Amino acid sequence: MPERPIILGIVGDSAAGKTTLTRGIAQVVGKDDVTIICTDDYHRYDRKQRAEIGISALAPDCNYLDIIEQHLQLLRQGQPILKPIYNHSTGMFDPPEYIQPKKFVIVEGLLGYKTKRARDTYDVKVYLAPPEDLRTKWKVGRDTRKRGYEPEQVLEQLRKREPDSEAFIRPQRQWADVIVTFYPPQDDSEQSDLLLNVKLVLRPTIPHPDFTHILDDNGNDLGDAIRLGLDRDMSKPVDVLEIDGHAHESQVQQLERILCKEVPHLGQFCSIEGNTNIGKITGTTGETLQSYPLALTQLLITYHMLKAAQRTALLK
Ligand SMILES: Nc1ncnc2c1ncn2[C@@H]1O[C@H](COP(=O)(O)OP(=O)(O)OP(=O)(O)O)[C@@H](O)[C@H]1O
Ligand SMILES: O=C(CO)[C@H](O)[C@H](O)COP(=O)(O)O
Repeated sequence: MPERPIILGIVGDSAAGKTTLTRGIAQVVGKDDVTIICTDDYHRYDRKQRAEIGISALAPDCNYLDIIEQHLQLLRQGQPILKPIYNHSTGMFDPPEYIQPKKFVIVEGLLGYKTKRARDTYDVKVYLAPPEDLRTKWKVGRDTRKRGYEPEQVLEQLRKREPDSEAFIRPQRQWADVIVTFYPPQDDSEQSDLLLNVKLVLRPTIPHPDFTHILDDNGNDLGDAIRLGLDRDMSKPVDVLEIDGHAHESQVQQLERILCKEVPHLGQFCSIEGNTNIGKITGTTGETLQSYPLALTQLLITYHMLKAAQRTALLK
């Protein structure tokens, strides 16, 4: 393993699924090896002050982006930081905490790719882009369940924040190596919100696994639940891998084998090895199920973290 930590960025709008994905990846890699930083902790103002000033948490001026940059650089060098803590229950700041980075650092938040100095510190950059109606559903569900808001308050907040989402959050998509979009299937069944499909946009900014093995000799996909294609994203050429929620175990295992071929260490985390924790999702009524799209997304990102660790070790 390299001497310096590997830094993964996960950026997206509020309730885009950053914490869910971050925790899933930490579970795959092993919590003892992962430090998680949420950049909400770097808000410049508490909730009352933001309301008084009339600024949203999405505005760059509402966050200490310079301290985020400084802390990212320290973490990348393996140095400790004294991190502020924003408390989502009180809307105020708790005493700061001392953080010593572990082998992998996951930095998740709203504005992680806003400045070049910050962008340059990540080994892997992920952007989460669910359709806006799904994000609204997720935000209303999460903020009413866990953050003490009424549904109308959440909807009003989303409406007020939209100009900042457009100006500051969504443009950061352009800096990502991987763009993750979970989306409901067309069938509109009751299960459709849980059995989501995923679209993974793979930019050629980092070397991705060779997924062409899932194509047959004529270049067709094997089965209809997993699809690989070429496209353009923000006018740049990209590969696109789509995995449906109803993909079969054997198709998923085929993808897992592709990932493990290059990084055998990943094998222990795969569903082929009977890992039932990967891709676990808790539904709105508390039921749990295993989502193959989420599992493969977690594995692909872990693949990139392990590859980055290999490259960094070689450079030593
Ligand atoms: N892949 C997913 N599949 C199903 N539901 C999801 C998924 N990702 C997120 N959710 C739902 O959306 C809610 C919000 O997700 P999460 O807390 O991860 O977002 P976030 O981007 O970290 O938000 P914030 O920046 O506001 O803290 C979760 O509580 C969960 O109900
Ligand atoms: O978009 C958010 C990221 O989670 C929060 O809304 C932001 O952190 C502001 O917090 P609060 O809702 O407690 O005022």
